[in-house]
Amino acid sequence: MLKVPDHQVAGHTARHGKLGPLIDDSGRFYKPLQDDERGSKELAFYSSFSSNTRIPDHIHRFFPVFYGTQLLEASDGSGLRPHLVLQDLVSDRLNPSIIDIKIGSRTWYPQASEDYVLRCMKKDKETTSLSLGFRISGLRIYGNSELGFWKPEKKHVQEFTPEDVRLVLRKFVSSNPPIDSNSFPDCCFAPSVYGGSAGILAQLLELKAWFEDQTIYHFNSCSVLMLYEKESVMNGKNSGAEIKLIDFAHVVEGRGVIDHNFLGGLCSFIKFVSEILTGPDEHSTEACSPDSEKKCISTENEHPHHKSEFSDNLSTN
Ligand SMILES: O=P(O)(O)O[C@@H]1[C@@H](OP(=O)(O)O)[C@H](OP(=O)(O)O)[C@H](O)[C@H](OP(=O)(O)O)[C@H]1OP(=O)(O)O
Ligand SMILES: Nc1ncnc2c1ncn2[C@@H]1O[C@H](COP(=O)(O)OP(=O)(O)O)[C@@H](O)[C@H]1O
Repeated sequence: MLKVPDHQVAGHTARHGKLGPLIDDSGRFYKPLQDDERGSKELAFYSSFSSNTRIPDHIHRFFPVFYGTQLLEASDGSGLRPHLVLQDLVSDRLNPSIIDIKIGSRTWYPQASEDYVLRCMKKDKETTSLSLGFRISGLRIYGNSELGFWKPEKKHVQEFTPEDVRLVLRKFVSSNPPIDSNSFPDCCFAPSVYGGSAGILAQLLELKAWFEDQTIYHFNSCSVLMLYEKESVMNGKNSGAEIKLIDFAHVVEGRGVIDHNFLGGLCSFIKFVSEILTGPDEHSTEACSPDSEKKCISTENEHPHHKSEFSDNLSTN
């Protein structure tokens, strides 16, 4: 049975009779091929990438597994349409917190249409893309079982300033309620999510090392999807922290040239994550003992005014 993924945080959605991705119970994510060249470009990328022997194995793991294409009833009711069949990156997660980070100070590229370039330039200027080299495209951060997720509206996300971005990246790994503007995010979970030999920072650095070298593709307008499970960390289990690259509708050939745009944005994002791990005002050990982590989370329930700003999987985007 195909359904709309309630874990989706950005991009085109299949709600309200629109064309968007679908999932099933077998762990597959079906992304419809758009009519214009975006669909064919993304398919060409996945076909090329999955069979390219020049891509090291340890780099393949940063991409969703590609299972080919399948004709499916499109979510907008327009009938049968080819869909990319991809690994659903969150199918084995219970309540994952997710952020979609679009990398690059420019999302346009010389080969694109004039209209597309103009639209991209406007968005890049109005968001943090130009100033930081990346922007947050969408997110959902888990509060607790009662509050569900904090999932700010698309419009709000598009208005994020660099300071908002810094704050959201802290909230992502904090035990206090993500919506609470009075308490500074404690970053309790930063060491186990961002840090460590297998954490987000280590993964980003591994990806960066490949981008310092690879000249096969230019990843225009691609995103890093960053996810982990807060409940697992709280229960002393592995955080399941992971980064994956997604959205390849605008990938072009690198033709022997380093992808400076992606690399620059990635470095900037890495700096933000590193600063949370090493910043002087971060997680004090006392505030982040296992007991206080649980206490922080449960006190969310004592503030009913927070509740309305949470959405338990309800997407209005
Ligand atoms: O239509 P919109 O305004 O939602 O724009 C989409 C973008 O949403 P945004 O406004 O940047 O958050 C959307 O960005 P996200 O994936 O949401 O980051 C894409 O850029 C999409 O274009 P394409 O499919 O990559 O060519 C964009 O779609 P198109 O407008 O290019 O169809
Ligand atoms: N393979 C996947 N598994 C799980 N979620 C995905 C996957 N690919 C994309 N998503 C979700 O869908 C959103 C939009 O994906 P994207 O490929 O950027 O679509 P669009 O081309 O419409 O922008 C992402 O922000 C993410 O939440």
